Amino acid sequence: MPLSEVLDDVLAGHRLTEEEAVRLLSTRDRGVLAILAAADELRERKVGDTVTYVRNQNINVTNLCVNACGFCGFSRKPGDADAFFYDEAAVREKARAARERGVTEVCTVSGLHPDFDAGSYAEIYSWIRDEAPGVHIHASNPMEVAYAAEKSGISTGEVLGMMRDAGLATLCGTAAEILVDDVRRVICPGKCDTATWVRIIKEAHCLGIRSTATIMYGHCESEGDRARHLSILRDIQDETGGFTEFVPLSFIHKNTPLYRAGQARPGAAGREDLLMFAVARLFLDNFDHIQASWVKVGTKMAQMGLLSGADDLGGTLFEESISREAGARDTDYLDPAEMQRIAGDLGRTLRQRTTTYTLLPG
Ligand SMILES: C[S@@+](CC[C@H](N)C(=O)[O-])C[C@H]1O[C@@H](n2cnc3c(N)ncnc32)[C@H](O)[C@@H]1O
Ligand SMILES: Nc1c(NC[C@H](O)[C@H](O)[C@H](O)CO)[nH]c(=O)[nH]c1=O
Ligand SMILES: N[C@@H](Cc1ccc(O)cc1)C(=O)O
Ligand code: SF4
Repeated sequence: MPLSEVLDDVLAGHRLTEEEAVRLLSTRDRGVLAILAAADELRERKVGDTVTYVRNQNINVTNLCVNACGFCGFSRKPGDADAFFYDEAAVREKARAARERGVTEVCTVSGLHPDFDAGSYAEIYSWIRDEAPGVHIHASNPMEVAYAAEKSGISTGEVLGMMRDAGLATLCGTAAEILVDDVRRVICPGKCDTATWVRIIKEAHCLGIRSTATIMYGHCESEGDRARHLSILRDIQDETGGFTEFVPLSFIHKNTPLYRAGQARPGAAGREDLLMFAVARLFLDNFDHIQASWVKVGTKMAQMGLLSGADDLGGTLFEESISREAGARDTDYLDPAEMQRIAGDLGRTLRQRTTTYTLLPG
């Protein structure tokens, strides 16, 4: 079938198959531009011309980690000179700073600290809730939940309940990476497998804890792996409706063991970044929001993402460090005035949102 027919079909409401997604993701000629245009049209029909962002701050409590994922430039081992761990006073101080900055969301994920258990995560959330009451705590992910459950000898459902009681409002959809076990064995052999990730995300959604959905791409996965991953996310969303948005995380390669060992490509090409936004918009027909994360692709590509199916720029990200440690530049904080320039240049309107996409006045 010619590409134009596939795109006409999808615009007419036909659900793309996984094979069709592979074909779209593999396009290299000017067909790419037709795919981006179709995704842009669908974005306009579905969510209009508003571009959103969230005012948020990260509190990454420690980079000490029992794992050593090949794609990660952030984690450290005990004794490393630049290992860090924020104690209660430091976490409280950062939460106060977040409040003073007027954020609506604190995002906290960390290394899997050797001494953490379920209670450690609950304590951290309660400190943040104390110091920044009313600020939405967007934290952890299925890997941290699995780790906490294992360390405390309790079920992942119980961990989620404890986290929620301590202040967790939504779960991060990270640790998804690529939801194909053959790829996970190469890039993150110590992480939970695909089935466990899916089980914990569904558990969270069933408890009323919504989450983001992510993919980390541009290392050693194939187009088929990316399409499989999108298909798993679409199936979960059909079942639970619990995903708030899809956030493609383009692999930052420079300071990572995987790249240095020659086992990963030097990140995605620009074509692949834009096709990821576009194919996500076309394939994930049950998601409203697709995020162009400026910290992963840079502000110029993020703007092009907004012309390729994306409708959200992500967070202001005070105190970003995970991408910086992997080798990205200018990762700490993007001023909404700059986001306004990016959106305004496309004739679109920038609006501040909450974590769950309620638009705020102004
Ligand atoms: C650094 S981890 C922290 C939480 C927890 N330790 C874990 O691994 O789930 C958070 C997420 O950041 C993303 N990430 C880490 N390193 C990255 C890199 N070099 N490029 C792009 N994304 C990365 C991955 O998707 C990862 O799941
Ligand atoms: N915290 C990081 C994020 N978060 C994604 C958004 O900023 C936001 O938390 C989400 O949309 C929920 O509202 N993305 C990154 O690329 N890097 C981070 O450190
Ligand atoms: N805030 C992200 C989590 C995240 C954390 C660190 C990153 O480098 C990227 C993403 C989410 O909503 O799921
Ligand atoms: S990605 Fe998470 S689990 Fe893996 S090494 Fe980095 S901090 Fe640890």
